[in-house]
Amino acid sequence: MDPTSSVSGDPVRLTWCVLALLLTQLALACLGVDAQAASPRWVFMAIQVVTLFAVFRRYRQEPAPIAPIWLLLAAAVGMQWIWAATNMLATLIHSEGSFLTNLAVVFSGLYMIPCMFLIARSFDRGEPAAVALVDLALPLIVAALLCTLIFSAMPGGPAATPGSIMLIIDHADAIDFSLAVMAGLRMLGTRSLHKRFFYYAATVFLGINAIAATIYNRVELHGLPPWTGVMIGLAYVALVIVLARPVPPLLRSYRPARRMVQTVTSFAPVVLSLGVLLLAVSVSRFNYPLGMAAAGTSVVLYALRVAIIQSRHQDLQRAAQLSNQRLQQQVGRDPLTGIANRAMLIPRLQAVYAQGAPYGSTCSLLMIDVDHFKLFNDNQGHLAGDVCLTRVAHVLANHPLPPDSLVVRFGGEEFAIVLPHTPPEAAHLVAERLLDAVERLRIPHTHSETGWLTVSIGAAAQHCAEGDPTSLIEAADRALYRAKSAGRNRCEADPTAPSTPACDVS
Ligand SMILES: Nc1nc2c(ncn2[C@@H]2O[C@H](COP(=O)(O)OP(=O)(O)OP(=O)(O)O)[C@@H](O)[C@H]2O)c(=O)[nH]1
Repeated sequence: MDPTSSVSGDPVRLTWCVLALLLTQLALACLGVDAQAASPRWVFMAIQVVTLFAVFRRYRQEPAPIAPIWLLLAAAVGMQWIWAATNMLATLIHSEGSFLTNLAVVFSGLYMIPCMFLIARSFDRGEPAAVALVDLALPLIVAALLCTLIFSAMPGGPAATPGSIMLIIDHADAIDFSLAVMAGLRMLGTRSLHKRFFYYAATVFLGINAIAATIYNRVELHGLPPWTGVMIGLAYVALVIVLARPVPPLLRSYRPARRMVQTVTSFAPVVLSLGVLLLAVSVSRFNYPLGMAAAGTSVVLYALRVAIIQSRHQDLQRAAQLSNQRLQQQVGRDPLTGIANRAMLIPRLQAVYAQGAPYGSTCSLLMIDVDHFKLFNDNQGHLAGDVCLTRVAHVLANHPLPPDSLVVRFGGEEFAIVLPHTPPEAAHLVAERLLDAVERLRIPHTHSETGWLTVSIGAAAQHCAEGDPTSLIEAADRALYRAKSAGRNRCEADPTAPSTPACDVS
């Protein structure tokens, strides 16, 4: 579903439902019904169920890669519902201060696990699974530390003093506000509109929840007045309303810079590790070994996360370098024969001229053309023609040539060979051997005078100091034309070359 689309039907009905429940709570508060009595608690639990339903509904409508993060929000609401239900059970069976109440306290801390997880994770495809495990371990440590703190402050615990209870409430509030702020930052640092909408909903929920919890926790110390029942339902009502409404235009038009996205995504796990560290220091006041163990673990986990991501980065960098190299090789390669293509010819000639000029050296160029190749194709088919060109290319490329020579497929059935530091006489000898090598391939060709496939070669040479690649190619091309006209299967040299020996081998 497009989060920007207007909303009707179910979500609107859910909004009316949750508002009606909130009004019921308000009415109960006006009637002076204690917030800890069963009726306001039933209504609160009903609000939570409607909220769960609305979040699940969104989960089912979101596209596959985004949908699972809604489950984390559903898990947070679900944990809160279990907390409320456990409290309710304790009220119904009159066992306040017992195991059930303690269990409720545990659930009130556990809701932070999915919240922290959804804030710390980048949810990028391709992120290593080990990073997800580390990101899950940190919220688990936070929950364990918080529960330890809460149990320490319970009657009979090592920290059951009013000062310690306030300290624990301060910690819980700090965590709640950090979650809301981090959700807000994730919203500002997310490019995907679907994810941005998710973090917007999470910010509204966690923000109002943090404010309500701060007031609730402090008021609870003096007994809960009826209006607190209305207050703790507000975050849920707000979440249902957010889900029922289209995305605010500002959120839709906002698009964070890439740097902002990177900063927020890499900043979130740092905050989480720092949170664990601070909480561990607090716990160490009541339980030194546990606090120190948690602090050490958080540092190790963070280091592990950095190490995993760094090694992944190096892998990606290596892969990118390799594919870049491969791409560069492919750009200069002829796909049929695998030898260099025409684009490599002029740059190589320029390089040879630049290197050879100070030494007064000569560069030769051979232009090679397969004889009567059209007739070959017509007789034996285009595929056989491809195989033939590949074999000729192979022979040329594997023939012993002067160092730094380059064999290129010039186009069609035409090849060129750059022979650096090679005077025309030496180029002529090379050409002779190549004529012979191609004929020795013994590729049958009915229209050839010898009965085998042959090539014609035009040779040209230039002093590197006066070299001009284009004119060298043109000169070799003219020589090739003369070799063709003279009967094929021969080498003709450019007469304007520094030295022009006759080189007919036919
Ligand atoms: N199989 C195959 N044929 C090709 C390829 N590129 C060009 N050709 C063919 O090469 C032939 C070249 O024909 P022409 O330019 O007339 O030259 P030719 O028949 O060799 O005649 P001469 O050069 O005068 O000996 C054409 O039929 C092209 O279709 C290729 O990649 N594969």
